[in-house]
Amino acid sequence: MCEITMSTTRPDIDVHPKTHLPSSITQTKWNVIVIGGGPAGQAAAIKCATGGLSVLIVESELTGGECQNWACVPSKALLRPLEVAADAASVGGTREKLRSCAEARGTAGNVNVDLQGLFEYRDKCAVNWNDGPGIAALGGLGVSITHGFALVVGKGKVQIKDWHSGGSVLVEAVAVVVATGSEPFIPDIEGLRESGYWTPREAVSANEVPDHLIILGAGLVGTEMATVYGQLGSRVTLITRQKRILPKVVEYAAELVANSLRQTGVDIRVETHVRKVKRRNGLVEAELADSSDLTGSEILIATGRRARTAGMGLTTVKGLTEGAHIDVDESMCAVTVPEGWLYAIGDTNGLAWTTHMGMYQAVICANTILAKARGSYQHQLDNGNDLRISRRHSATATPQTCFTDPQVSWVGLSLKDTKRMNINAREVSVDTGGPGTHSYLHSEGYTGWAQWVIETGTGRLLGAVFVGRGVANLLHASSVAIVGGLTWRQLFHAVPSFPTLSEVYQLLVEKCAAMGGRWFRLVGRRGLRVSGCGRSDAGIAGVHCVKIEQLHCCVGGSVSR
Ligand SMILES: Cc1cc2nc3c(=O)[nH]c(=O)nc-3n(C[C@H](O)[C@H](O)[C@H](O)COP(=O)(O)OP(=O)(O)OC[C@H]3O[C@@H](n4cnc5c(N)ncnc54)[C@H](O)[C@@H]3O)c2cc1C
Ligand SMILES: NC(=O)c1ccc[n+]([C@@H]2O[C@H](COP(=O)([O-])OP(=O)(O)OC[C@H]3O[C@@H](n4cnc5c(N)ncnc54)[C@H](O)[C@@H]3O)[C@@H](O)[C@H]2O)c1
Repeated sequence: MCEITMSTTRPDIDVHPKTHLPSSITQTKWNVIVIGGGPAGQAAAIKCATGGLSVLIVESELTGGECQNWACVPSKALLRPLEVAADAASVGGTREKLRSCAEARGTAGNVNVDLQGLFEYRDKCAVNWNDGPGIAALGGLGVSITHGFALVVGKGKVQIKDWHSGGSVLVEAVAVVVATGSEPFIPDIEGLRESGYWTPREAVSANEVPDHLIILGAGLVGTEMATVYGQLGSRVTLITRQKRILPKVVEYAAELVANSLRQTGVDIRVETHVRKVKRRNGLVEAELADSSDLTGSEILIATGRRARTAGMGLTTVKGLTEGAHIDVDESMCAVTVPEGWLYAIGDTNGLAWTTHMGMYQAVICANTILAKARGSYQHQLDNGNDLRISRRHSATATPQTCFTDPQVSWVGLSLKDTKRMNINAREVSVDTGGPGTHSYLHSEGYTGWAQWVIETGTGRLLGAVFVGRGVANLLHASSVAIVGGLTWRQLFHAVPSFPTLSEVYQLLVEKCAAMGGRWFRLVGRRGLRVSGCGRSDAGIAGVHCVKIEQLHCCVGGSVSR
């Protein structure tokens, strides 16, 4: 059975509700069984059910999955009020008001939120860990659900174990979708298990702020939680084996986040790890690889995740391995399982590890199941014109946001990716907090940076990174441009409204124009050479000197390598 590492800090949360138990299932044969009721599982189930198929979700814990109960939703419910407070503290009027409130309360430091109010808001966003309303909504869409632990016991056969009675029920379906998500990867550290530790579950659901929180791992979980607890007044020590925090994002973006974390007092230790842990008098004593010692109130393990497939009988299916992710094809069908009846979506297939990509895969999976049920799958594949049954068209446009302060949002390819893929590309970067920008109207002292990766020759946008407060909502325009195959010249005509953070797009287009001469031999219409687009005219003097007429020439001009 899968190991449940549940919080001792929230004994009030019941992870195994006593509703919708397997014994209440009246039907044994289904069109589709979805194992896991997280965002990916639910999206697939809803699409199949609204398409006319009978669908059963088997959910081992709380419907809504990790995302709704222990990850995205509660973590963002903690981060968003902190972001609002930080914005309020950096514009006139609200800044003074916050300061006088803090003085009246007698509280010092950066903490501009009411702790109890914050935790209550987080609990409300997590629906107080009550999945009843979610189950009712699924029922309204024609999806049946049962609470139990699913084991795959043969082709189309699923055994559901009841956590409470220990009994089990066998159900069958034409298609089985594994959407069991992921669980934290816990490194083998001497004394860790005996000492006890926080996983992301405890970090996002805690009702207390530890005096000193040690965080092991500086990826997305580690940096987001360092942001939360650092801003709530904990002393935070953030430890990573790597040379820098956030190794998945470009170096300069990670540096901006690291600088900001340090400003809130976070102690970042790089190129080290914890060798030994002991709990004494309630405190955590950690010995680091460089032989230094730390004493903290809690230790959060944020060292990555792995597919949650252990203990669910996968070895009974030829081609699958327990505890490993399930490899899938472009339609989300398990590649090693013959006869195309088993699918894997979301974190379970190891492709993307985000909610939005899991839900996107879910729709592709459901479209495939529906097309097979209607007998149109082969026709759609052969025609190649129904792209909804394949993920290949988005493979190079995966977006993600790390909700630190500043936020980092990225989509598509980095320059490193393009080198690996033998694509000729260049980076274009702009400072979005400097003079000539209007980000001061968003907040005083705004710090921000943006980068595009552009294909040399065609000028097509391949990748984008935005750093700064509020950039999460800027990203999608770049995703649209990448998926649509747009060039920076075409984006010249996408005029951002004034004064908004979207003006960063204009800065990027201007910078592309300024750098154009270095990348391309620009030839105007009817073979006339376009002047004034090269670095000599604009680049050295700064991007803002590029004249609009020259930009028009660039946009209208054709390019030869
Ligand atoms: C702290 C944190 C913050 C995050 N923030 C974000 C964010 O802001 N944005 C974002 O896009 N992503 C975020 N993620 C990632 C996101 O949570 C996952 O990518 C997402 O939850 C995956 O969805 P899923 O449906 O594949 O799996 P899950 O949400 O994990 O759901 C899987 C479900 O399957 C159930 N299950 C497992 N095994 C069985 C079984 N044998 N039988 C029956 N049921 C079973 C589980 O109980 C669970 O309910 C975050 C992750 C963490 C840890
Ligand atoms: N906003 C979001 O979209 C969001 C937020 C949180 C998590 N997530 C998802 O959840 C997944 C898991 O996040 P995560 O932060 O746990 O994993 P991660 O892979 O992003 O980062 C883990 C980090 O821990 C480091 N590490 C590993 N072992 C270590 C050790 N023994 N000592 C010190 N450092 C060690 C790794 O080098 C890595 O940098 C991510 O892939 C992400 O997609 C998404």
